[in-house]
Amino acid sequence: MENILSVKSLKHVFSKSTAIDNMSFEVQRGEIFGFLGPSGAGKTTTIKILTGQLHPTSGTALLFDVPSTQVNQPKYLKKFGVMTDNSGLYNRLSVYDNLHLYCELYSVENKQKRIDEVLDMVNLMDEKRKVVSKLSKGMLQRVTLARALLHEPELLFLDEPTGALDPANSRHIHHGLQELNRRGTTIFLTTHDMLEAESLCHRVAFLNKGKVQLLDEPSKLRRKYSDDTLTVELVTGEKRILENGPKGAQKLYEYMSSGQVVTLFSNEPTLGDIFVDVTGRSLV
Ligand SMILES: Nc1ncnc2c1ncn2[C@@H]1O[C@H](COP(=O)(O)OP(=O)(O)OP(=O)(O)O)[C@@H](O)[C@H]1O
Repeated sequence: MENILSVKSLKHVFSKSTAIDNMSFEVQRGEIFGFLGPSGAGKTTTIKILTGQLHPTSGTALLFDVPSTQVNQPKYLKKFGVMTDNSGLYNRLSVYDNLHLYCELYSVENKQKRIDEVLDMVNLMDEKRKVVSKLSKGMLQRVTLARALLHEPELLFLDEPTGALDPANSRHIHHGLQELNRRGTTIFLTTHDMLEAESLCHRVAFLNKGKVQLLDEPSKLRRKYSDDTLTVELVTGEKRILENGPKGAQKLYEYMSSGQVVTLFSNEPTLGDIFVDVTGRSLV
């Protein structure tokens, strides 16, 4: 599998505090990669380094085999998109005019068609002619996302893409991102929303105090940290924990053959549980 992004021994120090500490990981072309960590873990600093907005103190990050310190050159800018909370939108212009300006900057073809496509994807068609200064925080976040998508980048960086959104809009954006990914865009997203990570990401990295502490597929992590038990809820309202083995199977057979089982579920931990287990910290 080809790596689109490769980070080696990356470190960043702000005056005296270390924000990124000896970080190494790779992102494969075509995946949705989740970068999970609590506030202050170093997520935004990492995105800033990867997109050339900040130079690391030491170590390297390569995007498309190019050092991150050089990706701000025009020939590379078209290959990736970034959505962070510093929106950089023109407040006095409409949503459409902002996106149109960006299309010109990035030489996007069929501008009107493309603008409509991205507005549909972020559920903002009705706000197309609205002035940006009159948008809500969630709408602003969606315009910023639309702008990052306009030029159909190969690699998309999203810093908490649904942080300010209600559940319906989050779902809409998730579907849009999955569709974009199916069409070939690699997505690197930061979040502290575990459910978002579980539903969207092919692999997740747990970030704590500037270090990557764990990296794998969500389902593999859940299995690895599972205690291998099942819970059975009985008609009496009681819950019984059963081991995954002959004794558990015998018990389950007894409960089921006498019609006592209401529901049965696995006791796999959530990504949030695993994060607490590994780092001793909660994600929020
Ligand atoms: N410009 C800066 N100057 C000094 N310290 C900074 C600066 N930017 C970030 N930091 C520090 O670096 C560390 C990592 O911050 P960063 O913004 O990368 O975290 P984060 O994981 O994105 O947090 P959040 O989820 O709250 O956005 C924090 O301790 C933060 O205080």
